[in-house]
Amino acid sequence: MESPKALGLGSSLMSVQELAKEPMLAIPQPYIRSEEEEPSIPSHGSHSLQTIPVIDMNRLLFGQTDLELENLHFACKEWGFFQLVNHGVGYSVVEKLRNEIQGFYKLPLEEKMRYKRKEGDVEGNQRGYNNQHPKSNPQANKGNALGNGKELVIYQHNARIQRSIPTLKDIEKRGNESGRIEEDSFRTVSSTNLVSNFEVNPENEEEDVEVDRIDDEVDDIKNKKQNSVGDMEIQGNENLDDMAKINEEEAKKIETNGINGSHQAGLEKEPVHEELLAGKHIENLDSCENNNEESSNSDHGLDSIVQDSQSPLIEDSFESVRKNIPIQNAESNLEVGQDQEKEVNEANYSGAYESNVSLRASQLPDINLHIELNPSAARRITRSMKSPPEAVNFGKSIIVPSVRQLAKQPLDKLPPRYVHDFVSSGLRTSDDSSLLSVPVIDLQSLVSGDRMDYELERLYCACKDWGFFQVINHGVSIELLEEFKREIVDFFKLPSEEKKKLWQQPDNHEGFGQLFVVSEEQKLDWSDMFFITTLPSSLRRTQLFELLPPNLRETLEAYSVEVRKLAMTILGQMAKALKMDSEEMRELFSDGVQTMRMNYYPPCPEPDMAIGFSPHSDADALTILYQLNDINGLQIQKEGKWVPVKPVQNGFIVNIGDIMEIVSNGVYRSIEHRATVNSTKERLSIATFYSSNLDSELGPAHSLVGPDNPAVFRRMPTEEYLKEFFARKLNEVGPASTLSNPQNPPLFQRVGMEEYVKDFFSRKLDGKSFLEQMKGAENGADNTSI
Ligand SMILES: O=C(O)CCC(=O)C(=O)O
Ligand SMILES: [Fe+2]
Repeated sequence: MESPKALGLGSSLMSVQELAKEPMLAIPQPYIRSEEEEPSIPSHGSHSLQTIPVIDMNRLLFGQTDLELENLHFACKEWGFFQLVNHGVGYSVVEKLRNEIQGFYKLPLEEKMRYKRKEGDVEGNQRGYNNQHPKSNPQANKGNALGNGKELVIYQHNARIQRSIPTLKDIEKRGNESGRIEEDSFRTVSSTNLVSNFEVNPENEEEDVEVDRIDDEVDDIKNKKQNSVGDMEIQGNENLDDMAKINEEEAKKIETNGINGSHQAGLEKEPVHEELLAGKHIENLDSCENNNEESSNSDHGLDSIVQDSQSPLIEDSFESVRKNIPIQNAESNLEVGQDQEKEVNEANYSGAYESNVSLRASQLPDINLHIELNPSAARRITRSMKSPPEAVNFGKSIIVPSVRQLAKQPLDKLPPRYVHDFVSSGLRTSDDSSLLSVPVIDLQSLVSGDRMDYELERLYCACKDWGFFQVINHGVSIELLEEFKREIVDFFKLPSEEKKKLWQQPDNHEGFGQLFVVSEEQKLDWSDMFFITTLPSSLRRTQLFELLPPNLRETLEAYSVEVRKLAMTILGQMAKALKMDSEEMRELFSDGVQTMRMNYYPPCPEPDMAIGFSPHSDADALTILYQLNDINGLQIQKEGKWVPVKPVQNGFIVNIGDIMEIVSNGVYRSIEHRATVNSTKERLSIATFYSSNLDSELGPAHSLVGPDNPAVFRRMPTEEYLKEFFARKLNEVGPASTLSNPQNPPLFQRVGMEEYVKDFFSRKLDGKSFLEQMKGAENGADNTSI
């Protein structure tokens, strides 16, 4: 094989493009990475159902702002990556740029050599990236060796990016209006850098001066204790260094089709070689903000930039965004670079949301948008997302044998531990209950179209009168559901040896087994289940996750994300129906705890004497149940009867849990339900439980109580409450007298979320007894009267 030198490239600069043209049996040594260099991020194989969240800028700005903001928050926190659609960056601009760059790479070698970096200019085997800090390479990033035509393209591209900056500022504004995001939370950092192998003119003294000036500015800003950009000063040197580090890292890692674009606020229209430089960021941020202020007549502070724009190409798509017209090209953008490898650049999201979030528009593979949070916003958000460093142990359950294994044996009679006393437990099924059926809510009609009000009213009634409904047109992909179904069916079929590894541990109830088993004498349910905490990811028991079959783990994660999204949408609609402040609802659930319980009910020799799942109400706010096969089993309490729920195809069964009954101040009902078993058929279901944030205060929504509301509920700081909580025996009902308000007794106490969940799991399942205990019973109303 010819050496790079033989290819006429010199030792300091190897054209991989040329190298790859040569026949070779092995990769040349310099390109082989040592084991230590290998990324530590585990790969889950080629098959993946997980998709990076997609944020719709159009929705964010004009449509379902709250919902999309929520998605944005989630994407930043849980993924550190997301894709942006309807972003307003014109497809034609990017397409043209892409063509130009591709053309540039196709130039004959001799012509490319004109742009070759001179030996010694760059240390090591850097391949001509321009992102180096000028301190380490003052010669870099100066000038532009491209012809005029190319300059024009870059210029347009750059201007295009500038124009999306106020749009991002607008996101911040919207977030700020709703109290979600602090002003100046986002700093958009933009620059368009060619990362091609072209050289600049080192003789150009003026350019040197410019670089030095920028360099001095950085030093200046670093030294300043007070600077003009408010929160930025808190970040100080650390931030500037970080930014430089991140950009350097990025330059090394991201090798796209020739462009590495980052995004900086207010970037002046300098062509091509804008340095990714912290000082410049700050300077330009100011100018962007000024621009926004000046254009007070503009909807989004865009006009000044629009006027500056000299490119008609820019106008089309952006106007679409401004006028809330979907961009025609947005879909076709999806095709561009879709199969480009996404490189998870840890530098970009180390401390994601704490310091730096990278938004990669994968549809536009050449553009990275970097959004930075200012430090105070980052701290606030980090605080609000603060979760314990380790998974919280919500509880334990006495370990019991597998019912599936038991059911495999030839059994004429039910083993005594599974025989329930139906008379005293009230488990007997009522005769005629099939005339009633659970309402079906069409989510699509609920969120758009002209039936929204009607559907909202139906939702309200379903939550209030039934506490249960089924949801169709929910937006969760049927393929995902099918895949998940297959994997869960296989999961319960795993050999016992494999299952043992995933069985509950004496100190924790996650895994295979049963929940709520608190004594050896207690009757058991005729079912196996697998219980797992899925969100927030900081609460996961990683050792359990790692033991899951890889395909299942991936699908589970994808499903978890989808169901969370669905839960947030439903919660938002519930808030609307309740006339509750939707922001309060969002605050309460933004970082909600999600757990899943996969239920397996084997055929039972004496189904009338057993129960698959004892009557209970769910402790969470919202349960989303996916029934895997068409066997009836779920029954709910309605008007003194057990009403069977027949699942609609591809729908979810949703029910109100105790938390939502509390939050809604008793308006929405957490209904007792149970699962019966079948003599010949197995039944499977997956319940996903969504609860409020672990560090939230649990109690009736503030926005639902007030002077005009006769049933006023008092407020209680968690800490104060917890003192009272621990000062009494668990089974005692009601808050201490000092905490009750004789005029307006609260129905429910406020309690720390973590304690609530732990307490829930520490007892035997017994209908709604736990919710009863949450009532402020001192002067409290009877739950049945709600
Ligand atoms: O399997 C079912 O239908 C009911 C499951 C259930 O109620 C639960 O997991 O909380
Ligand atoms: Fe349940």
